[in-house]
Amino acid sequence: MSKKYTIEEVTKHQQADDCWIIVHDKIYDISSFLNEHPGGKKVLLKAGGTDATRQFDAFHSPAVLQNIAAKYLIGEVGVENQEEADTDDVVDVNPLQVGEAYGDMVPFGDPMWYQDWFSPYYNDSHRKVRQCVREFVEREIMPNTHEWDEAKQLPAEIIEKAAKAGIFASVVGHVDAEYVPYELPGGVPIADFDAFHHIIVADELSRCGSGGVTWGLIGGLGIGLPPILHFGSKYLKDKVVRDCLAGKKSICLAITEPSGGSDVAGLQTEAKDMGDHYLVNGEKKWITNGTFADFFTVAVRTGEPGFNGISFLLLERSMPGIKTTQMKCSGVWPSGTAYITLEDVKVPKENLIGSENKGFKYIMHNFNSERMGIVIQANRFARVCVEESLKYAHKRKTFGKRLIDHPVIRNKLAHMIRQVEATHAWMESLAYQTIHMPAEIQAVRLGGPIALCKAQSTQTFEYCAREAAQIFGGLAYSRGGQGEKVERLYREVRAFAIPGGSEEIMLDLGVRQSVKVGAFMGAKM
Ligand code: HEM
Repeated sequence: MSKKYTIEEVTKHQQADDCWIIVHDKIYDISSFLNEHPGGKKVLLKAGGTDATRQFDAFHSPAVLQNIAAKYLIGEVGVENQEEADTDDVVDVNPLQVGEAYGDMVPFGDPMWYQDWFSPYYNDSHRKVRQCVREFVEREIMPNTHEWDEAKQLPAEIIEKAAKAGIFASVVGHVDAEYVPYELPGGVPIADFDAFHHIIVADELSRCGSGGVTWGLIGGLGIGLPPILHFGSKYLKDKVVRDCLAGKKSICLAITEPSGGSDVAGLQTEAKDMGDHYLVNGEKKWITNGTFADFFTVAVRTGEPGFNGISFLLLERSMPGIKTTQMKCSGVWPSGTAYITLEDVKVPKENLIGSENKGFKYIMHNFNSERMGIVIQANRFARVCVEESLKYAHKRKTFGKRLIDHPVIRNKLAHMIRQVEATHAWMESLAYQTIHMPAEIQAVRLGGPIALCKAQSTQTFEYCAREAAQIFGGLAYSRGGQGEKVERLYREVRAFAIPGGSEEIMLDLGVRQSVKVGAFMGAKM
């Protein structure tokens, strides 16, 4: 138990060589920090000996308490040896509460089912996963996100920790139990892990407000491993799956090329059949995790031009002729976005994933889950913008009123909220279909709506990042500090709106595909 001091005791420490402050009932001896304080020495001295919670909250993000102030913590406000009040018999009944509430209850800061609303989609096993991943993110990721983003890379330990927390095995779809190295979050058996557990993991991870961190952890894995899981030989699975899920190796998906992104059928990287091996030549661009990946799931041309001449090969970093260079992008910095050159890379025939010239089918198979992953992340990022804005609007005052008391700010928040909640509800409905609809017709029936929902989520994200940046003003124009998440997310919008099918392609495909399905179902149009 930490040492307790009365408020009177604290007031005695307000000199430059002996300066204490109270923040949220904790007492900090900041004498040795005065000269280092980025906000200046004088403001601290002025607050010396007092409860500075209000001023502290006005100028800092909560991470400052955890990351910097913790070193100066000496105790808490209270009276030594006083018995703790016995609160057991005080039953705090909130007459508005209808169900279990989870999280800090900032309105719309979490999905409605967290905030005690009823939902048909979730049960106790989902709640366990939520608790596990939330604790992991708050303990291991949140305090470091800004530092990792600035460093443009993740430390090796977090990869290992995420794997041990079962996060990697929970974001790649179905995996045979023999390849799963660690228990899944919440101890949920692999056979019971459904689309809603998956949503929770990706959504909770995204609370860190950094696409660079989520992609640095699961960006390559979530799209690079599934082609092997679904179509790879036992040889390839044995080589790759367990090590990637254990965080010992990493994998990425390399489809996009300098000359074309969403136009997959036009890809040019060539794999020439040399009898016992393929000879691969070409370039890949904007490859998430490509900078540090050990394995590359690469789309190559093995046959005729167009859709029917594409195959997937597994390339390994140890193969001569592979060069990766980290690209300078506007966002998602720690995710190691790479430009990759493949020059006369000899790839053994057993590294062919599935069958020759069936690659386009495999790419399509991947797309729906990749797009759902983007929807989950983009919408949580939009929600982070809502949450941050709501919190900030309660502390920042302009023209004598808090931002939240200005109708123009409430109007901004309202438009952000309605889009986030609509997107979330659509995303959940789509996830429910993936559980119940026969797998073989999902690509056709869900392809259109998922494409539209992807565009919906990234436009929501873009809208919310913009509005949050306006609410935060100058704080969202500088990196770090209170506007840290908003500034970063604003830079990261394009990383979600362009890959996995650009908004333009998604909107067009969504309508075309849905019209085709409608016609097939006998729609009278
Ligand atoms: C343990 C106590 C404190 C610590 C560890 C601390 C740390 C920091 C840090 C790291 C920054 C840079 C901005 C950021 O990262 O958020 C900062 C800025 C600042 N701090 Fe503190 N601080 C403390 C207490 C206070 C108090 C009590 C006040 C006011 C009475 C204050 C006023 C400011 C101001 C005005 C800025 C500049 C904000 C800006 O750039 O917009 N700080 N502080």
